[in-house]
Amino acid sequence: MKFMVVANRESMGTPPLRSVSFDQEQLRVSLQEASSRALHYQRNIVACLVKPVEYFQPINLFPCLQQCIPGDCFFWTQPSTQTAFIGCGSAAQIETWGATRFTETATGWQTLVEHAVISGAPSDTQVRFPLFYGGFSFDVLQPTTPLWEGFPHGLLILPQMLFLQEAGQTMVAINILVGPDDDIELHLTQTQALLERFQAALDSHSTRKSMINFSQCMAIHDLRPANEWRELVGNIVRQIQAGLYQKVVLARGVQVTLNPQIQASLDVSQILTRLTRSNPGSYIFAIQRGGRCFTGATPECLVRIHEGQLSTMALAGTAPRGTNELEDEQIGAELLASAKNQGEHHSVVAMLQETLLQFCRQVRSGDQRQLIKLKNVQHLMTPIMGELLAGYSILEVIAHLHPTPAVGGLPRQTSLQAIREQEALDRGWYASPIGWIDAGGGGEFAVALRSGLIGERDATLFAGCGIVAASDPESEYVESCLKLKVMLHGLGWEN
Ligand SMILES: C=C(O[C@H]1C=CC=C(C(=O)O)[C@@H]1O)C(=O)O
Repeated sequence: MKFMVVANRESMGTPPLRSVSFDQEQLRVSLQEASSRALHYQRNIVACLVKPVEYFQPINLFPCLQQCIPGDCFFWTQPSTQTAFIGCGSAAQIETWGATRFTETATGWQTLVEHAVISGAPSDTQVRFPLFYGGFSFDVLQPTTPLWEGFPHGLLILPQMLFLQEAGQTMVAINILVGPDDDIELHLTQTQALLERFQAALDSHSTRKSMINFSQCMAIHDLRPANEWRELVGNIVRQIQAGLYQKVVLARGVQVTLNPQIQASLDVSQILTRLTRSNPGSYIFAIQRGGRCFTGATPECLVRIHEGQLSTMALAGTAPRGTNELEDEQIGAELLASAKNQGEHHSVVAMLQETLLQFCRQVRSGDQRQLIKLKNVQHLMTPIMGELLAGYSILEVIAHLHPTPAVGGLPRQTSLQAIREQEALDRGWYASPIGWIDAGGGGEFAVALRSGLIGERDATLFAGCGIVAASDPESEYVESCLKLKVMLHGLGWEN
């Protein structure tokens, strides 16, 4: 996959974002137009006002939005491409449950973008407003537990305020949902109040908060004892050898709790800062739903659609990083040559290629012998791309791709059944699509790996491994520990 390199604007001396204001008259005109469309169609209409803004550091902006609308924020960056979407509040949200979640989400999204009143968007911008963000759960047939309260099977949010960095442009969008009988002056006052709250947050924000090292004050325990998890891997290996399935991705969870004598609580902004520093090639994401925030640093793109071009990646097959360059290269070469890992990887490549044929012209794969090198692990990676056929949005593609054999297994249904019956873990949104979609149906969703659900004083972290006939339970356990390190480090654990 090709990444665009954009010069770092801060290092070029561009002044950072200090204030955001919208022209009241322009806002009133947009609201009036939305109101007359709402009357005409007898339904709610989105008014979206866009404005270019000064360069901002995503990580500095997020705490301001958290302060502005607590409990309802989103953060998404891919530092290597200088892409960022940071938003707060919900002008509208599409919450779905059950097997029809993707189609219902697509219908809700389509209805909201239809007849929307857009003003102020730069003519050369590559995204189409309004923009939504959200995610989906791993498995609609898995019973949900209180842990994932606030995270439905499908959720797409039209934020009240969204800052974005894309293709070298920095913008802010304000979204307002206008009903047929709404009072325009009330919308104006509320929008003004939101902007004032944001300005106050921006003025009081300090970038000099010191990072807390939590290593000595965190208790970490396995949700399922390590021995039991290794036994489970052994059982699955035997079931695979007996021909029940080809591959099953098994996950484990750990609970991290701050010791009672510690006064401080977990701070998502600090977690995101650490994740961004340590995982510049990954997608760093957070979605705050009330008191809990689902956060992570995932290397895996599920799908990106940009100007009709679709790209995805097969990511499966893992080895540790070496302690020096030579050892690292040797481990990488062994990974590339490993029949076990190649088998695990090829099942993902084949499934992605086959699925994309339904949506794309000219499905092509890049070099199959690529390694992605991350902080603690290296993976086999194959980029896959195609030209999206007309009439499809990213939501239809996700509906068919998720779960890929990199997070579910093969065959899909029997491996999912094995996970449901044997894993004994509420995966919630772990290993599921998370990302954004624009009004044209383009956007980007990642697979929410290397992630965890962060509360005020505790966190539940997740990691999984692809199990095949040749898997060794101890090696898989060690691999899962390396994957968990991403979030443990994000939490401030420095061991
Ligand atoms: C399921 C996870 O990783 C997947 C992605 C890359 C490599 C994987 C592996 O080698 O097992 C997994 O398929 C996880 O990180 O929780």
